[in-house]
Amino acid sequence: MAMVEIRDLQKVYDGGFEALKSVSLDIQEGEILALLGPNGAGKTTLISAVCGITLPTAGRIRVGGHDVIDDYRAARNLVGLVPQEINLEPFEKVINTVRFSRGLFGKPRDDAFIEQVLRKLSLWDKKDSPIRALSGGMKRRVLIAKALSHEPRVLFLDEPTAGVDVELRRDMWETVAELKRDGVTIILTTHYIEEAEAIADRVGVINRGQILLVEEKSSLMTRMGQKELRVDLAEPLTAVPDALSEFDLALDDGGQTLVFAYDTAADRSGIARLMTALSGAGVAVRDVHTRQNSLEDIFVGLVSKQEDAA
Ligand SMILES: Nc1ncnc2c1ncn2[C@@H]1O[C@H](COP(=O)(O)OP(=O)(O)OP(=O)(O)O)[C@@H](O)[C@H]1O
Repeated sequence: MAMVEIRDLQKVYDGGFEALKSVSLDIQEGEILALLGPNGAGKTTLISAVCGITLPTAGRIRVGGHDVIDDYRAARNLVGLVPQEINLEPFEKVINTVRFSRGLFGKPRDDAFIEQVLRKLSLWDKKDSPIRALSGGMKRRVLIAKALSHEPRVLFLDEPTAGVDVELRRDMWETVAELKRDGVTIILTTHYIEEAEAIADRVGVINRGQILLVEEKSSLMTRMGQKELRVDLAEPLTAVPDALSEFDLALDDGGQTLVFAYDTAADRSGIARLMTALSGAGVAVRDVHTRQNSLEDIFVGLVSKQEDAA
């Protein structure tokens, strides 16, 4: 059973805006899923629906097998949410803020657990500081501590590193990796492709309220490992010559360019053999250049394809 099950989720806001269009997604226990999407894609709406903050227009969501509407309390108890906005009480001490969050979930006071959470987030020596005395990065950590205070099994992080400096971003990634080691299921939204590359097990791309792709990061990385050699021809071709059929070739630019896809991880790319074969087949070459696919290309390509179709 998936830890989070989202089926045909639709959200139409008052005023008629359709922020989610039939989203279905399964999130497995213990995985880190990064949801990548531009501004306004529907990421926060999706998270809010799972956390029971936004009421879906249609569809069904289960967390740990509990329906988020019919069985709200059981589902909500399993979920921790780190919101995008910093919404902390400035004069409250760090430790009280975190204790209070635990209490809101009806959990008995457990100072040993709160200490463990604060230590994990390097907040223990700040436990008696008022929130307003903390740096922005530390405040974000307090948001995570609050979200973890009631021992959730699933943690949603809504753009955890927006506006955070590079060093702190790396710290945050390490924290997320540690939570995963503790068995917490993590869903984070981000604009940063490098963030998805750094920590996710799976990457989902969302745009205009639709999931365009969900794929293991490792298979995306394999695709990213694909490079293209583009061979500009002296004379255009109408078809790839039979003599070159052993190569993975396609024609582009109206037959003016031969595109050869090869794997950067392979021992031999086949480029030298291709060049020999081209000359053997009497195909004259004007220029060659290479192009690397990145996660960014895949992302931009998917999003722009959808924009074109709209
Ligand atoms: N309460 C609301 N009423 C009407 N429209 C809303 C409401 N909340 C969000 N929207 C719209 O729904 C769309 C999706 O918003 P959402 O906040 O889910 O996107 P997002 O992917 O989280 O974006 P960002 O990366 O900018 O946070 C946006 O066009 C937004 O303007």
